[in-house]
Amino acid sequence: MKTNQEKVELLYEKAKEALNNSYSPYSKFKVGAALITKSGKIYTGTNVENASYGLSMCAERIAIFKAISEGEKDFETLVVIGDTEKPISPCGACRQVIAEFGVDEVILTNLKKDFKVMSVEELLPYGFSGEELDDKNTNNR
Ligand SMILES: O=c1ccn([C@H]2C[C@H](O)[C@@H](CO)O2)c(=O)[nH]1
Ligand SMILES: [Zn+2]
Repeated sequence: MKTNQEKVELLYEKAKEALNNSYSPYSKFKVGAALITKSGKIYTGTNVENASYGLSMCAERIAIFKAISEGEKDFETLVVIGDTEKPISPCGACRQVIAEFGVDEVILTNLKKDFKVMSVEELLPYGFSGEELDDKNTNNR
């Protein structure tokens, strides 16, 4: 059984490996993410850009979409790393996607190993959720 610190260190290394795979020739801004499920599986993501800039996809959403595609939906910890002065700050779109599935903690970091641990509620206060939709449609999820 891993200690919490060992788990975070492993996720940090996986997220950094993903950052090194970043396809970001336009922004030159590399991001990596590593998501661990409650069952202990790890899914990584990096940002993938496109010549048509708006088609680019963030590291966080790729990690989450990979996990969902593999049938996982119970998430424990998401680590996000950027080559940033302070721990990276996920974009609004990623915050919304993170909130959709939930995760116990989001750990934001950088190559210098500054850490900021946040809850989904702290990342996206008063966010929009599917509960609002349930009022209009009883069988939409
Ligand atoms: O948390 C973040 C912030 C930005 N990006 C990507 C999107 C784009 O490729 C580049 C610059 O915005 O960084 C991420 O992947 N995650
Ligand atoms: Zn994003």
